[in-house]
Amino acid sequence: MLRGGGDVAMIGRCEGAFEGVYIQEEHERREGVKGSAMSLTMDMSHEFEVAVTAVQAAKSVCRQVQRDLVDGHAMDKQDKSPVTVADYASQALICGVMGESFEGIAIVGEEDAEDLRKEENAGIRGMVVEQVNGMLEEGVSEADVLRWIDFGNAEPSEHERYWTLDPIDGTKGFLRKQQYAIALGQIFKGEVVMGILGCPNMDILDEDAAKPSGLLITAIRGQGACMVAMDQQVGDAVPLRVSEVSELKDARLCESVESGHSDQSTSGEIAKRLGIVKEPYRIDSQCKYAAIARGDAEVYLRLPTRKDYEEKIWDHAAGMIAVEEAGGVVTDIYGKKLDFGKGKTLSANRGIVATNGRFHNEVVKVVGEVLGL
Ligand SMILES: Nc1ncnc2c1ncn2[C@@H]1O[C@H](COP(=O)(O)O)[C@@H](O)[C@H]1OP(=O)(O)O
Ligand SMILES: [Mg+2]
Ligand SMILES: [Mg+2]
Ligand SMILES: [Mg+2]
Repeated sequence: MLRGGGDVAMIGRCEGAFEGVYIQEEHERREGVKGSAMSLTMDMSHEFEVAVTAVQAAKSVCRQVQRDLVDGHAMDKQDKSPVTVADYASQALICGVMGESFEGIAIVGEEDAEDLRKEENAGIRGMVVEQVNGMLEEGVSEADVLRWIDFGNAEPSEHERYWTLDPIDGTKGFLRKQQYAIALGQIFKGEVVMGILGCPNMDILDEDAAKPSGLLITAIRGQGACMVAMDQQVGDAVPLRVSEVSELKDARLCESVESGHSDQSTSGEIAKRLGIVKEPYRIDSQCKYAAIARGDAEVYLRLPTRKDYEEKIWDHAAGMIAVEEAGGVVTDIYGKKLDFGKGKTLSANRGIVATNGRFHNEVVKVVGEVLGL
């Protein structure tokens, strides 16, 4: 159904790295059960490939909207956070492609079409429909596009297995014409088992490239992670590994650009106590997890700025599995594993600490001391 789609799917797989895309229950994985008719192991190869294709299509729309960005492309949601034509179009495309391709599939996405249906938002609505249609072989109606967006409103408690989608993570970065991510993670029985993380403005080779290749990360639980340029012309997929830096004096800290999303003055104090001397790497969205997963930085801190904020599953699923499968460790600020079995938010956790795994406990300890936990 996607224009020119189909042949891009395989780029999400490192040659020889995955034996096929299988998901299984945690105990089966630990016991080394291989896919067989007797086990609960499920072959996800086709779903995975379609998901990669859908993320690639969403990337094309996001790139175009970000390049031509004007005031009329964005509005504020009821919680005052921004949303753009591209957030909606990206969710519509990914949910539309996945929903039309697989029966019984469920998606828990960030956006819904309620505001978009309002009379005062007819302008943005029209642009969303136009962007979505630009990617499709056959045109779809406004009603279809709105229905696709709302297809991403599944309830986690009603599904054993579902995808969680952030159609644009880091909308504030997107609006600054900086970094953002398209994040799609799969949750099975409360565990993240698969992740697809597109970072259209990162470059696979050169951090400051004028025309970045984009970075696409895929991760399968127990089978590793790999990365490839989102522009398919640039090289093959390669395995993803965290950095080998083993002393904090050589480490780089990664955190939000937005001080409202993570407490930067406290992270500065923590970095000092840990002996981290490099300037912090500030980057929007789950691109921070990408930075840890591919070794651009070693410590990602997300320190709560408000007592009542609960992290959303779509802000972490794909990024977390990328880091873990690249050899790193992800916990909350207490050193607790992230619990994706609690619905739309990580209500059993607070904040995030992600590292390359070499000094995770030490970082958690100092975070606790400085925050007085
Ligand atoms: N007070 C907050 N603390 C932590 N994260 C937040 C807060 N407010 C918004 N966010 C979320 O942070 C994400 C991007 O963070 P960053 O780029 O800084 O890492 C967004 O998905 C945004 O959610 P939302 O999309 O609901 O606005
Ligand atoms: Mg987000
Ligand atoms: Mg978002
Ligand atoms: Mg948002």
